[in-house]
Amino acid sequence: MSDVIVAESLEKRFDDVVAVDRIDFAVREGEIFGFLGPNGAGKTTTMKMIQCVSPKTAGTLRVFGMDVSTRPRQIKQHLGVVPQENNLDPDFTAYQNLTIYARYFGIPRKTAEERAEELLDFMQLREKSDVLIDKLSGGMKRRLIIARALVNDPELLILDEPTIGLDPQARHLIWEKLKEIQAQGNTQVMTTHYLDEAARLCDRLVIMDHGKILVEGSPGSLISEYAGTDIVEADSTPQVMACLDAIGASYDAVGDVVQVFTGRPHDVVRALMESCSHEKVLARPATLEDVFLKLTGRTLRE
Ligand SMILES: Nc1ncnc2c1ncn2[C@@H]1O[C@H](COP(=O)(O)OP(=O)(O)OP(=O)(O)O)[C@@H](O)[C@H]1O
Repeated sequence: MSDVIVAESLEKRFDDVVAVDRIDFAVREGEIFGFLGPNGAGKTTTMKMIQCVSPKTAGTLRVFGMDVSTRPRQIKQHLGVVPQENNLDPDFTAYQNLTIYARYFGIPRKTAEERAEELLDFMQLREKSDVLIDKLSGGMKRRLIIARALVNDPELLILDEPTIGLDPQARHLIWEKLKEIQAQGNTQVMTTHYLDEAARLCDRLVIMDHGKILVEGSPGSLISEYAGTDIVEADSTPQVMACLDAIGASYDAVGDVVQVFTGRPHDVVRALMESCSHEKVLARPATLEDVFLKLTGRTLRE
């Protein structure tokens, strides 16, 4: 499988602010690759450099083997972009938003009309074809923006927070569609704050913080490497800590709670229940949030 994007020591500075700090990553053909991290981590800035709309200040960045600095026009022909904000044209219908966008790519009118109809069907927006943008729900607008990004039949789709602010049902429908698009051979790069979205969609991801990449891998491998398979949480009382010390379980204190990262949650829970039965004890699967917490000592939304 070849690499669609390769970044080496990629940097973006805004005067004194180093938004992206010499990062390396490679996105493989056909995968969904995620950038996960808190606000200000540098995710959107990285996406903008890939889209050739924000010049890098150092390092190299190649998309489809082409340098973003010298061949932006050729690269853009292969991209579909789903921006974080809703930038549909409110003066036009759903259908017109697609056909007018197709003009930017020089797609002939008849082909554009056929493509618009196909995409409205695919995104389950057929009955909204003649509706103005203001009359669409948040989920419909996001689906239309994804449809618009597919107008030029791109090999690479770039999605900045594709489901931000949507309810669970609307998010699930978009996840389903993105998986279908991937199954058609498309590569996708996305940023997200949502851990469940990253875990569900991404084949591989990087976790970013302060412009740097902290770790890279599949969601499952990152969780098992950095957070174990399960986590047992209990109140951080002297009895709980004495019990954990007695069974040789290592733990981290997070606020009023201790966390034990373990592959044997039942054994830890049993020991805690036997010696401190009055304490609150909870066992749960480890998540990407735990990986971030383990790496930085902070939660993603602090
Ligand atoms: N045009 C700009 N001028 C100056 N600083 C900027 C500009 N764009 C981004 N930054 C700074 O670069 C850093 C990274 O911002 P970026 O938007 O890439 O983060 P992010 O991870 O995408 O965050 P969010 O999840 O909020 O979109 C931040 O410190 C931000 O303030």
